[in-house]
Amino acid sequence: MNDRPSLDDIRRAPKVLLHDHLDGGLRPETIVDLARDGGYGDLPTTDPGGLRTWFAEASDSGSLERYLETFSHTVGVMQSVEALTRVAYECAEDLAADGVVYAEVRYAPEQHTTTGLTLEQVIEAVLDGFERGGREHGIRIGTLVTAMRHQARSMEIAELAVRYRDAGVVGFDIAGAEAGYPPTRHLDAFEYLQRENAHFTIHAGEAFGLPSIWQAIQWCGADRLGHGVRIIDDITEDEDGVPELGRLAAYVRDKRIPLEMCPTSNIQTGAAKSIAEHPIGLLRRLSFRVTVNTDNRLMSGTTPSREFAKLVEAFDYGWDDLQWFTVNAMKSAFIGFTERLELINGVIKPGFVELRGDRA
Ligand SMILES: O=c1[nH]cnc2c1ncn2[C@H]1C[C@H](O)[C@@H](CO)O1
Ligand SMILES: [Zn+2]
Repeated sequence: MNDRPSLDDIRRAPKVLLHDHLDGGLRPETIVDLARDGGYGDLPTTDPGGLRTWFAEASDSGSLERYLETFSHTVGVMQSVEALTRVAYECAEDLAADGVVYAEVRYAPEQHTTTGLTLEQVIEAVLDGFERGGREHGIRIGTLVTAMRHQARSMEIAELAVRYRDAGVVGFDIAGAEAGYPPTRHLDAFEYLQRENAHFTIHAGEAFGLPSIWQAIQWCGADRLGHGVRIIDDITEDEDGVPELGRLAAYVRDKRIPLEMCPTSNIQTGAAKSIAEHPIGLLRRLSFRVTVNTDNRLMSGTTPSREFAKLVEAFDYGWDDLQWFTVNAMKSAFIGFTERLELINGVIKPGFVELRGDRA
């Protein structure tokens, strides 16, 4: 009875999101409002519909560097406590409306201080929005604080991740252009976090290949990989077409290191050619700890449900697959074991049972 889940069905399924950027998920209407209120005059258009199209098209360049340039406009309007709280609140509302029950949402506090906010004010404003949005719309959101890999503030941001760990910050990340900025550039921050028993993920294996993944895991001790798609470069086929894992790929699979895959984003930045050719198909067949994510809902014109729907179409996935991805994500979250288990057994599994019952 594994009939093909439709987009509507998928929206009703309980979902878990581990890789979503706060500054990549604004509503176009909100960008226009905030630009007007904050005196930001550089938007390419002030028509919300036109802005939605502009972001989708400008992000479709095939280059991560060009993709990242579009963030100047979202970051540009997120420079006050009110703006940050509103964006975080709406993020919670939008994810809950799409059926997400648990999300980890990330952003780089250091990018939101251009008009004088302190890093603490930025973090507290976002936590405030997530807390209220989460409470009112029935979704649990954990924050990941990101340091930009081309900057030199990772230690400072890592210290804040630890300071705010009991207030809703559940982990740390580095993001930004990957080529030329290896993870080991921030080794001191990662070593500090490990000593503090804190969690972190690293964007690796997106615009740069295996050396980046290897450093992220074996030098820096990443708990998860942001994207990690290029792990495919360490998998070959023998003469009978049977996949053979190199040592790094085998390590990632054996240690159950979660891969935060973001199919649509990968096509826009050139990390994958198409959904049908996306490495997620093979990695799922080989039972890597794969999870499905949005990266930037605005830039990619996507939602968690749409990412799943595209995979259903490309790989003929059924409910078993969608539940498997979802449980994988929940197991890989940075909140404590008991809470993860409660969400798996109390929310995710019953939610899928109910959906399948409705369709039987
Ligand atoms: O997919 C990505 N790779 C690397 N960096 C990214 C990606 N998506 C967003 N970012 C950057 C741009 C944002 O301003 C920053 C913090 O969310 O993270
Ligand atoms: Zn990302």
